Amino acid sequence: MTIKFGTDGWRAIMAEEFTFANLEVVVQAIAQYVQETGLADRGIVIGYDNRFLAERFAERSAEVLTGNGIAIMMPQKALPTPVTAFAIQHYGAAGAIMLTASHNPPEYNGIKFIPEYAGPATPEITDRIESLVRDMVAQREEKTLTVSRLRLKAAEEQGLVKTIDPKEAYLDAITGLIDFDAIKASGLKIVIDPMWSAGIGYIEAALDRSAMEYKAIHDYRDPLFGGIMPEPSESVLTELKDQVLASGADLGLALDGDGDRFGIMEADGTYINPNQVLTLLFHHMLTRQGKRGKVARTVATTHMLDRIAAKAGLEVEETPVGFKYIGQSLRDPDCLLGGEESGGLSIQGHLPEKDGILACLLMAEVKAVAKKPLTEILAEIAAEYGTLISQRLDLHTLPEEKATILQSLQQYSPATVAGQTVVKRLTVDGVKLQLESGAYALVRPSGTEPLFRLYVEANSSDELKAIQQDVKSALGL
Ligand SMILES: O=P(O)(O)OC[C@H]1O[C@H](O)[C@H](O)[C@@H](O)[C@@H]1O
Repeated sequence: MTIKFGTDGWRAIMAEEFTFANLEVVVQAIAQYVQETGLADRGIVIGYDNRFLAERFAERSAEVLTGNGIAIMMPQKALPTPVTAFAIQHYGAAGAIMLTASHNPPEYNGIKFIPEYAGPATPEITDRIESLVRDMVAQREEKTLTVSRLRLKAAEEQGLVKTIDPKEAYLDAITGLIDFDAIKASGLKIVIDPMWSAGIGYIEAALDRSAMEYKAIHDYRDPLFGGIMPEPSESVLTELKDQVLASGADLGLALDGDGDRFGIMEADGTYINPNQVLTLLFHHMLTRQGKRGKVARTVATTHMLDRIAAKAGLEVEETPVGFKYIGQSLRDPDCLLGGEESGGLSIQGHLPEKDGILACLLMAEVKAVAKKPLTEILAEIAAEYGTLISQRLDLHTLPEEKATILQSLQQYSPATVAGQTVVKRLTVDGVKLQLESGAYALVRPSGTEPLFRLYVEANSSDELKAIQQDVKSALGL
């Protein structure tokens, strides 16, 4: 059995590979890693989402950590990933274990480790944990592995268990980052769709604090996620759209399964994609909040951020895909905003971890302050900076084709694409070709799914289609 412990930790199907026995091995490896860091005395937070058996998996993780002499801090109900990360800072912990499979189908579960800086683990950290897991799996096969476990009752008696409830402190923290007065004054009618996730009750509680009215759907635990995936993308948010339209609401706000990603919908049912959300937010921070600072985006994220930054004389940091890189940029206090096309963002003064709750509330602020639809603000931005349309295609290939495509990709260095001269070829992550028109094409193998992603951003939909066509046929995708 191989347990791959990447950026988002380890995810697998419950009962098949995600078993109590395998979880114990992974947690034992994390316990050893935490001891190696010298921070073990600070204890570990255990967060979990709303999936099947979540509390039982959390309890088993607690038994292994305390069995290794590490104190644990555990809530009595599900915590969104950003709130688990916040709890690390709030309680001064050595890190956190988060039990979640994010937006994966209901039969999955997963575990990730968030280090003491409260953002995604860097590859160095996950590599070390993965190598410890490998050693322990081998030892288990040789029957030499000892997983230390302490029954929870005994751990409690030894003072190794602390029950935590970081919700109010988290809400206090984000209250300082969001203009709730403006949201309240706007009287916006909001529909919230936490998608049965660990994020249930957070946006609601933040709006309750401002005595605002809202309507929430899918706001109870359902380990089967209503038969859909807890993924806040346009094609999945059909019920939110119906509710926004039927109730005449001004805004729809959605979260993914562990509350770290967002889905935003305008009053007319238009889905505002993450690139547009980042554009709106960066523009708002500069023009309405009067802030200045650099912006960090992945290589696959909109260059509209570059155009806005260039005009304001600000720097852009371009990273490989993955919030683990954006999180590192956000640890620099000069970084105003960090985000990525796949729906993650955080801001200066907050955690270096993606936070869907914060993102949703910030979009309410943007709309409340501008007093106009987000689509209208986007049209104004386009009038000032030019139009940019982006689209990502997820291209499935046969396993036996992957190596050949990767090889062609390495050598892929055309002089022109769709009749445009290539002005720059970047290999930060996959191959990115920047064209003379300001458009770009990026092809990279996904790190989380068995497919290639083609990202194109162009000045018009015709240009976008022509670039997609050219790249796909050149690479046989
Ligand atoms: O495009 P991929 O390599 O599959 O990654 C897609 C996404 O996967 C995870 O959700 C990471 O947390 C994100 O940071 C990343 O953007």
